[in-house]
Amino acid sequence: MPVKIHVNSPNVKYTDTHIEAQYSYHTTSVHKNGNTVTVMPRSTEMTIRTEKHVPRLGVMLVGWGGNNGTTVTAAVLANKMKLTWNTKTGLKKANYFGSLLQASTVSLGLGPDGEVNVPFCDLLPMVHPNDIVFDGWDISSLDLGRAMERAQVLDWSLQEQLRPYMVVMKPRPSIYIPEFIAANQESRADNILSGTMAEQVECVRADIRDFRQVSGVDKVIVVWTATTERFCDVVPGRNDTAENLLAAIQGGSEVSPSTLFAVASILEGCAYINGSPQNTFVPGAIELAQQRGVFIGGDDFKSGQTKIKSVLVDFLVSSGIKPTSIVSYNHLGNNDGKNLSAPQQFRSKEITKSNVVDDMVRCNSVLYDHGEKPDHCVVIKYIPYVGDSKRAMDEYTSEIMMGGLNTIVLHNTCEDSLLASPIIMDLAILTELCQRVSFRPDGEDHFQSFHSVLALLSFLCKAPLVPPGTPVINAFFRQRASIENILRACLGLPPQSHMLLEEKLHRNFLSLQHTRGDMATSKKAVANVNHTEVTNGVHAYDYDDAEHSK
Ligand SMILES: NC(=O)c1ccc[n+]([C@@H]2O[C@H](COP(=O)([O-])OP(=O)(O)OC[C@H]3O[C@@H](n4cnc5c(N)ncnc54)[C@H](O)[C@@H]3O)[C@@H](O)[C@H]2O)c1
Ligand SMILES: O=P([O-])([O-])O[C@@H]1[C@@H](O)[C@H](O)[C@@H](O)[C@H](O)[C@@H]1O
Repeated sequence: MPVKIHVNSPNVKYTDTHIEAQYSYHTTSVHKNGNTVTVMPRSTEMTIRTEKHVPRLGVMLVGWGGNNGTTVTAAVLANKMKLTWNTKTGLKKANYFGSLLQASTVSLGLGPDGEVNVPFCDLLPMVHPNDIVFDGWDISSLDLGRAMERAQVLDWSLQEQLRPYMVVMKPRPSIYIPEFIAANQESRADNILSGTMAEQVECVRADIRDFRQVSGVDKVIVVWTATTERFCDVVPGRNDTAENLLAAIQGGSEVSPSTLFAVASILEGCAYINGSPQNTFVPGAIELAQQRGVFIGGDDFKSGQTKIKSVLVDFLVSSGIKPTSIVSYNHLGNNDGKNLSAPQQFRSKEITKSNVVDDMVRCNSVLYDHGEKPDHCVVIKYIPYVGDSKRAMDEYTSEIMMGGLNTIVLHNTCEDSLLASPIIMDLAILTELCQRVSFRPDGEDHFQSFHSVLALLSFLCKAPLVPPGTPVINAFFRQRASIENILRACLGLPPQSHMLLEEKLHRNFLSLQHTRGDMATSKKAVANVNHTEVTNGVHAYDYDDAEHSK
């Protein structure tokens, strides 16, 4: 049962169409002069507006017939139908474990009975995954029922229940350029578009319009979960600007399928997310997205070994322990692993799996000299027998005090596609939410949206795509806190600081007021703190019929 949250504050207004928050954005600007650092607190007053209407969302997957595509489609169907199935370890029921939005919670603050935590997805009106309508493309013609069987991810007894619904889902023919993926993928390619590059882009655009029209969805978001491509060269005059990229497509120059899909999506006004490691977003694609005001995001779903790395290295470095050697090995036997057995495709993945520690290392000049990094090695092997059940083995060696060494060894076995599927959902749902949020700093006449390069998606990607010239943050909890605090800001709530000062002083200046139930006094004592009224743990308000605060 979703929790209905109502923020009782003079700074938050609920209209029929929007949640409108007057927000004080506090940050600091820092200036270094030799060994002296000057820090200036800064505060920007702004209005943050969130459209309340949740649209019917269509998600078109490139690579729909793959392990991830079939699994995320199956998972949503299973949840929607509340399916259960028998296994040797007992009855299982559909869930969304692994989804930040559906299966993790955030703290709203302290109430009379202690801390109140709510599901992330209840913070703001957002699409429920059960309501997502899927479609997509694949170079393999297999229907989703047979593709799910080929993927060998889900229990057979569940597949049997889902098959009637999935065999009617048929991937649309796709753009196939063999040079970009491993030669071992050719045997799958029996469902490909013909014609010039420009004609194929037009076919993809027509597919998007057709899906929107036939399905009746209000919005379409396109997600690339197709095979990892090799990197492509950024060539001045070809893909360095939007104009040159569009001309290159007309002229049939080298443009990767993933970039062609990006261009088609952007031209149709659809957000485009790259779940693979290749450099889909060449400068021309980024410029085109900015020109058209369309969100793009990526790269490479952050699902397992790299996600753990972004936590473990953050823990080590933040604890003053110095990682000096990181070795990440994994083997798997699915088609992704088969494609990654080719050197150029592996290189794409090696890059995104290796850069994840850079920001954390760079932040600590006590442990690391300028430019110093831990040894870092990534190995991926293709072992067909294990299928989608990826085996990851990691060794982290770190220096501790007085010449000591600390070595952490991890072994992780999991179905890779069951880690990636909730990431795909979260990426689409968070992107759709961001399309409904706008900001107007005081003094500006017009509201503005997020930058077209949706850096907020960093938490879900190995190699976060960020607006040109802005920092890449990989540290897990910083990324997560960024999402949480921006969604809190949309509700006019201050960032979650975890200070709990009211719990750390001799006299608790807040809870005393709560105990006496004297909201008026507590308002005087803690002016401008927003109050969320909680009745028996369930909030008494609906977004729609909430009383309009003054
Ligand atoms: N845990 C994970 O599974 C995980 C994590 C991070 C990234 N990824 C990335 O996600 C992608 C998909 O992973 P997967 O396990 O589903 O792989 P997969 O090989 O099972 O699925 C990819 C699908 O894309 C199709 N395809 C290839 N080229 C295409 C094209 N040009 N147009 C349309 N379809 C095309 C293939 O036929 C295949 O069905 C890979 O790039 C992988 O590296 C996966
Ligand atoms: O997300 P993560 O576990 O670090 O990385 C994974 C790799 O270890 C795996 O070999 C590959 O097949 C997946 O696509 C994914 O990229």
